[in-house]
Amino acid sequence: MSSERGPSDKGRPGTSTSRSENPVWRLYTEYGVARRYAALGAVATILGRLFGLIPAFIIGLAVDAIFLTERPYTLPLVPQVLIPGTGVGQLYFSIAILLGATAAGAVASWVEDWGWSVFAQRIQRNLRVDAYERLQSLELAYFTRHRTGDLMSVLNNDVNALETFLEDGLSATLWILTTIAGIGIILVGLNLPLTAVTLLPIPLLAAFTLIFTRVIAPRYLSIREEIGDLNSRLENNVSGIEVIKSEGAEQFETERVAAASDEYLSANLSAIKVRITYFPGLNIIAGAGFAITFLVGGLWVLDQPVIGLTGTLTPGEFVTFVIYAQQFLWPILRLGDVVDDYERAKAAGSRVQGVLSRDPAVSDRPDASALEVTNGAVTYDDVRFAYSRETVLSEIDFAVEGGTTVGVVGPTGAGKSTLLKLLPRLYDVDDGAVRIDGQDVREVTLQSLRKSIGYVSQEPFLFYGTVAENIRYGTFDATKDDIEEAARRAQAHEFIENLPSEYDTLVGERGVKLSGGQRQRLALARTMLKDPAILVLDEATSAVDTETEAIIQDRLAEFAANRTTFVIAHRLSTVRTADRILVLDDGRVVEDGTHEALLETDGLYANFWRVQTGDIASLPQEFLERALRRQAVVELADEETEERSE
Ligand SMILES: Nc1ncnc2c1ncn2[C@@H]1O[C@H](COP(=O)(O)OP(=O)(O)OP(=O)(O)O)[C@@H](O)[C@H]1O
Repeated sequence: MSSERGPSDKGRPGTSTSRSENPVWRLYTEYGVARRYAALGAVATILGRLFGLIPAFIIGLAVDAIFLTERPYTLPLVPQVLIPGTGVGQLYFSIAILLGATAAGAVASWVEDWGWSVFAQRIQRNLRVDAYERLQSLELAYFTRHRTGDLMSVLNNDVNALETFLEDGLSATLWILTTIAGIGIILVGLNLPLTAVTLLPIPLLAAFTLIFTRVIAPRYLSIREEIGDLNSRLENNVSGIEVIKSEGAEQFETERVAAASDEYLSANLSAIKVRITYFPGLNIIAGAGFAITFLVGGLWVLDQPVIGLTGTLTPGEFVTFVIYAQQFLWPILRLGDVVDDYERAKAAGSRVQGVLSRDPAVSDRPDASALEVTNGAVTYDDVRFAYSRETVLSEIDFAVEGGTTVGVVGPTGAGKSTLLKLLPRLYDVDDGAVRIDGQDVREVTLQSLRKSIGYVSQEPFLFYGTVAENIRYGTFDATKDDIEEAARRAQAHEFIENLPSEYDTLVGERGVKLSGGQRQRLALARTMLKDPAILVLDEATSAVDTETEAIIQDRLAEFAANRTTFVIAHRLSTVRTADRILVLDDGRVVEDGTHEALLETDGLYANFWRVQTGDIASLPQEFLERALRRQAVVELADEETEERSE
């Protein structure tokens, strides 16, 4: 877990992957499920290219055989009886072959596009689902370290960039290779010495391309990262629009979005500068190479061969050669595009691979068995925990009998929520162990553990959907009656009945149409429906008014009667009747007992009680001073966390 926590990765997903492995190739080999479509596309690409080679050959032959009568009209693999004997007949015959080759090329092109597109689209679909699945299996700490927008950018932009390369890049690569091999063989067959001249610029082109990839690779990676940053900023602002408006921070935020857009712009411009230099450079080298071939061949046809060249070169052969030579250089130029697309895909692939190759820090052990809850006894055995460097919990050592209701109180930042997040393994302890009925939570399956624990947080999240769907979330087979019953127990039925479509009312993204107290009651209903053996209520009723809380308390007492229940609360009236109250201070349990016993102890709890009953005058001075000091420490810790996530 410790390696997960370093602030060095700047909270960017995927940056931890080794850059040396080829992420595009790895993804291709791991996602070859649609390979038969790729094979279809590949065959069509090769055939299409071969059909495309026919016209130049026929044109050269026609020039020599029909117009200049320099050589006979013969075609490889075609019996001579099929070839007309007259010049005009041979002309029609040539045109028929040209049209046939064009039609066959068009069919091949259709099949090629279909094959490669289906292949790439399927990979894209599978890759996105897998990346999402892996992402959601990662521990909570990963999500607090990475910004939502950045993760969205991996799942969307980066996966799409890979799809683009797989759709166009792979077919183009094959097209290029087929063209180079096909034309290369023909050129050698036509005229070996002139082929050698045509090949002269190749090493130069290769060297130039190599330099290009070296220079552009880091630039493309930085573009992907800047997209992530920009997405994070936009996502953050749309989510926080209420605060932006209420603080009148529109101008400030516009400037921040402009700054993030500037970063993205300059990353793009930096890559564009390299790219736009590369393509003309390639053109110049290829163009110069072609000019040399044309010059050497032309002189040869004019019977002035360059030193070392012997034999004759007919005009028709020269025409065929020149057309092929030019076709030979096109794919090399197109190689530039492919290399460019590939470099982008590699940058995107390393980020997607970064997510896919990350092992969840909190996961099932190979020998994990299902949790068996008999009593619901919970034990914390000398537990220590830290989110990063600072220890948040230490020497936590207590045992709770099954069926007990335990209040957890303490000043803000004392570690109350953290303490109970260790129970369903939202985080794992650094030392010690948390046990349920004697079973270490790390040794049971996460599925069974989390099924047994109902966790209601202070700020429950509602999914976009109906009220009923939100209550049913996690207990997907619940009936309408079950849902209603749970809502009644959570004191939510009455307000739901007053909603426009009752249980079918859509609650907006994050349930914005509902008040905080209403959302809390829906979350309570969700947990009651789940009917877990152990219940954790983390300030679960803090947003409801005291009158409603009293009614919920009453229902909760009934619900909690036979199950182990932890109740975190600042409002001490919420935990007053608990069987036992743990008082946390600075990550340690400092007091432990019933409400009455703790009042008698006259310690921290008793002082909290004085504050809440308005008996402030009798508070010791030392308590007030400590509260001030604690507040400063919490604020400092919050600032540090913010700085780290920046
Ligand atoms: N995800 C996190 N990453 C890093 N630090 C965290 C994280 N969550 C909490 N902390 C820090 O851990 C400490 C304990 O936080 P915790 O939320 O457990 O306290 P709490 O007692 O529940 O506070 P409150 O009563 O204000 O809810 C605080 O210093 C807090 O800043």
